[in-house]
Amino acid sequence: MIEVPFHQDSQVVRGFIRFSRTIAVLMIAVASIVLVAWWWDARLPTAVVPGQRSMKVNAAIGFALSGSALLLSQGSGRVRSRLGPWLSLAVMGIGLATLAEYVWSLDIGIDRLLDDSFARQPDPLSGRMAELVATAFVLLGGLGVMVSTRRWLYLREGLAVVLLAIAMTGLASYGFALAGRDSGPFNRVPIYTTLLLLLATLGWIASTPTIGLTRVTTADTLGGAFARRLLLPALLMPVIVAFVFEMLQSRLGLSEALAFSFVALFSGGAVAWLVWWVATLLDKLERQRRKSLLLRNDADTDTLTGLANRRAFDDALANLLRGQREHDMRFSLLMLDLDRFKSYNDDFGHLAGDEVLRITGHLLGAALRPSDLAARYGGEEFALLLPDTDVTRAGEVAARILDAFRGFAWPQRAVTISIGVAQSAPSDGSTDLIQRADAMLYDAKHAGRDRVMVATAVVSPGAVRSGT
Ligand SMILES: Nc1nc2c(ncn2[C@@H]2O[C@H](COP(=O)(O)OP(=O)(O)OP(=O)(O)O)[C@@H](O)[C@H]2O)c(=O)[nH]1
Repeated sequence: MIEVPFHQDSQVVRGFIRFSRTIAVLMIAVASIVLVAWWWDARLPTAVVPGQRSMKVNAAIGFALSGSALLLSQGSGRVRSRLGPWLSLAVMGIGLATLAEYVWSLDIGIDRLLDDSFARQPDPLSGRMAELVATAFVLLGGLGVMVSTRRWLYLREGLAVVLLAIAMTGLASYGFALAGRDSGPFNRVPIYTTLLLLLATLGWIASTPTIGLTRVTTADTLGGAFARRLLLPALLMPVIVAFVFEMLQSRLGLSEALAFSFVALFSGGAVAWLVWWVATLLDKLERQRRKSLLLRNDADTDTLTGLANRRAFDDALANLLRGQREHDMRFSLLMLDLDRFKSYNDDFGHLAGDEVLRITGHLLGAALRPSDLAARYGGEEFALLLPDTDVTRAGEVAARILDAFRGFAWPQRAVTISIGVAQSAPSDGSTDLIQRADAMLYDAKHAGRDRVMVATAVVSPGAVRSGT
């Protein structure tokens, strides 16, 4: 079971792990085919991709070892975690030994790695890969050791980038090789070795999708969406551009200047296409964001009064209580209830009652600061949250609301409201505070309605009460 950290897209993370395993199996499979083919008949490996050089014996062994190490790095258990790094060290060893043969003209038997059957090969260097590939194997082995042991993150990312650069340059110069031209140090590197090197590097990078370079690529954020869409085309562009350039010259016989102009046009167009693609994606995501914002607003709003609904009130109260606990930020709660609303409904009808509720929404909204929250708590009961407000100030706000109700020209007959006020206390949970404000509201009703009752002390039972 893969543990997917917060903000990572679990499906993409699993996809990366699957990709990594597939690459490991592919490396082992290709390496095995090449080894069997070398053993069977020296001409076979060259026949796999006609016109191509063959993958060398030690390169095939290196890929088989690195692929096995990659598979082991994904599993758990002591043996697996111990064996993996050793296999990668062996990959490094093969690369280093080959380089040593080149540099010091040594013969440490790297050309005859398996047994004498390889001596039958017409290619005198059947076992020895090119210098560049040997260098790449040293890096690939190092990458494997660091990934398997979960060490030196930055160094291993650096190795991966160098490896990618080698493999991508190899692919880019394939166009030259195709045209039979000298492609520099890649002239002696078979295309499928380069391709496998690229995939092996990607496989190792993808094996730890939630850290390092790949973290952004697997994130469930906007950055993640961009990276997933744009990284591959951006990486492939130089390869394609080099390829197109070569094809234009060699196949269509265009002059270098003309081929260059076409390639410049082509790359400009490709960049423009990438920009357009990003813009389309941004546009789509922004539309979705606005839509979900609207839906969220709808979900938080009471349709009749336009005030916040009970759900939004509960969220806001929980936030304020957290602020109180963590930063000692006091706030006050007002519970309000229309007086004798049942008889208003009975006398003038439900629709007239609805109109009163709508007007109440306007009056409460007008009485508050932008940071305050007015909510319909249920039926004809309302709640106001006043952040950073002590009980004295909250009492003043409540008195202002009473005045606003008294002074309003109501359509049928005067409507009044009763209010209970309480201030938050450090030990409060949401029900404690609501109960204190409710108790004050109850007192206001019993004292004759159209008034405010304030809990002047914040300890609940036996609190000192005062009427306004
Ligand atoms: N028109 C209308 N009436 C509502 C709505 N929600 C609740 N009510 C009514 O509000 C009334 C509340 O009545 P009571 O709880 O008895 O309280 P009251 O008549 O206001 O009396 P006091 O609160 O003691 O002053 C009920 O008649 C409900 O039907 C609504 O959305 N629209």
